[in-house]
Amino acid sequence: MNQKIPATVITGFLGAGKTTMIRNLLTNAGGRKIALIINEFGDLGVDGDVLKGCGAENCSEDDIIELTNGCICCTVADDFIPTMTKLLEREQRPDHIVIETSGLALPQPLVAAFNWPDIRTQVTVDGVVTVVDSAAVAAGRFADDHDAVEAARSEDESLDHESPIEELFEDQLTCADLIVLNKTDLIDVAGLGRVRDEVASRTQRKPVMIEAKNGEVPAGILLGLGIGTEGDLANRKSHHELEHEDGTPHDHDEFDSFVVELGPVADPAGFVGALKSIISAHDVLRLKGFVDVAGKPMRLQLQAVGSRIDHYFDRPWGSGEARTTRLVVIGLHEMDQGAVRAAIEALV
Ligand SMILES: Nc1nc2c(ncn2[C@@H]2O[C@H](COP(=O)(O)OP(=O)(O)OP(=O)(O)O)[C@@H](O)[C@H]2O)c(=O)[nH]1
Repeated sequence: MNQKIPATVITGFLGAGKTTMIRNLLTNAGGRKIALIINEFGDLGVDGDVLKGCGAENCSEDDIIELTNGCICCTVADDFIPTMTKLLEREQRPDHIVIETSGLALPQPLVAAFNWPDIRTQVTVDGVVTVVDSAAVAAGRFADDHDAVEAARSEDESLDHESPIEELFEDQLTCADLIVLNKTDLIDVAGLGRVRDEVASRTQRKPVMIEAKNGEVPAGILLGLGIGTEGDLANRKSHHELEHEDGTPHDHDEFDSFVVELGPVADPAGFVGALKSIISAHDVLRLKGFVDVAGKPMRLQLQAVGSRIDHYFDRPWGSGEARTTRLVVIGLHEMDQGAVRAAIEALV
């Protein structure tokens, strides 16, 4: 019988550094042929674009498959399984499969899919790697005010959840075989110690934790964990699975995303500064995309995680490519979409 192909699931909250880590992995994968399955929340395909642009020989554009019909955990049957089946039918099978979940995905249903009959005989989960934004943990982003949550629940009995961000953060940690504490460049040693403690306190399991900056983790550490995670799901139940043992499907109603499309931006520094204020004022969780800077041959890539914004010219606009500014905005459901959109549109 053929050996099973190992598949690594990379999860972690919005903006933790999953795509950055995978990009780094592709450049140091030591000749392994890697197939990538990428899933994003928000229909703009930024991650796929970033990864296809890295030109790694061991992972061509054909080997990068984007799943864009919502979070991978909700589309397992309709999207993930057929994609996997097609991938396994290819003449040239990959040595390793890497799956990047959306920042809002629960890894558990995805890992469970590896127990489906057609998949189980051919692929196994090498390990689940959860990437953590250490700076965001240090800033208390995942530690919600429990009193406030309790007060909201007592006013509205239909609220059966803790804070959705906190819950998801814990679910992603609970499923981990390896936790990467990323963005260590943004905090000091004492802060990192507190982040370790905080992360450890959020899961009953004791997965290995390593530290990284810019997702720089050697391929030899990320790949080849050899866990077979699909056989150990009983120890990794999500909040939703624990609360709804009858199998009620979960959803992502607590989060929303939309795309803003704009004309050329004349003053990129001013644009970024103003975006920062909008993000803070409306508690936008994640904003990313590409900007058409007037008069520049290069495309500006923009990545905001909370109000931290990175931006750089990543590549020239293609000759047949329409120059446009497109940004995907992700926030909690209660974010005032109309106000955020209007504020961004008013910037050009
Ligand atoms: N300072 C710093 N920035 C980082 C580090 N790792 C990633 N980033 C930046 O954080 C931003 C988000 O990184 P991504 O790799 O796109 O994060 P992601 O987890 O793939 O994000 P989603 O797909 O939206 O969930 C980018 O601007 C990265 O350059 C790090 O270690 N330090």
